[in-house]
Amino acid sequence: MELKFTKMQGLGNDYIYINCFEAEINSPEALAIKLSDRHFGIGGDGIVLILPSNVADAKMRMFNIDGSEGKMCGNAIRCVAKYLYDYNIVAKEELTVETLSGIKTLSLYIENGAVENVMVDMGKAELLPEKIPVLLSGEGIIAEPVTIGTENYEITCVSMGNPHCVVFKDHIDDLDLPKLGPLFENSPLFPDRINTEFIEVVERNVLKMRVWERGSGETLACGTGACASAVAAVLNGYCEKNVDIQVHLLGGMLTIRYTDDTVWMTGGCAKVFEGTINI
Ligand SMILES: N[C@H](CCC[C@H](N)C(=O)O)C(=O)O
Repeated sequence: MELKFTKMQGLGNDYIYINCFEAEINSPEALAIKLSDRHFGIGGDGIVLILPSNVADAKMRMFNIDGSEGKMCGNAIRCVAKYLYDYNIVAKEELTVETLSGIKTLSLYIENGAVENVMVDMGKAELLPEKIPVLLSGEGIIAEPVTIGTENYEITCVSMGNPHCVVFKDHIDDLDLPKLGPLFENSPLFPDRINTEFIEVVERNVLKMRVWERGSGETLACGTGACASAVAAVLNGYCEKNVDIQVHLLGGMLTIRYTDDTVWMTGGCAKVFEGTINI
């Protein structure tokens, strides 16, 4: 079967997008593993299905490189908005996308008839341990000392619909993420596994971030991770609420604003190429 796809990226967090208004995908988990392979497939951090919705302008499902389904994806949802507008599926500059973490509202910034930047209402940050989930007790996990592998860390846990563990450290460029990442991802503390962000505080309201993603490994950027990290930085006193926080990732910069009502994320999105593949 010949399958049409569009390769898109948000800050280098690249996914293979499939228009399921047209195509039906029966086993997305296996397809994610096959298409994400950077040598034998198209190559990407996973796949994203764009589907019709009864409650929003469209529905999004995202699958990691290992085939596991993520409940929310910040970089991808901006690309989904771009896809819907640029391919004239939804001709609106404010649209809604249904995800496994609820319906998100997005505002599009259009240049020369195409979407360049998108602001997303990412919803409330969840801090209750049982809602992350993380097997620690308390009202919230903030700078909690734990042992991962053989090392001691202070972790702050936040859910943006998907689970995040944030660690503040200096010199994050020197971290051996291929070694550290899986220790966090597969720690018994996290029953659903975990996305882990390592954050260097550059100055007040300016963060530098690396991320080891559940199911995909180190990526160049993680939108939900940047939101979780900005929330964690406010909770730890490094950043302020209700102001723009700059999060610098390997693939570029996201602007995050943490308010009492929600977390706002603004960033870029781009189409790389489109094509067809026999599956
Ligand atoms: N890259 C995505 C997050 C993927 C999360 C996924 N790894 C999971 O939760 O399983 C982002 O931009 O938010």
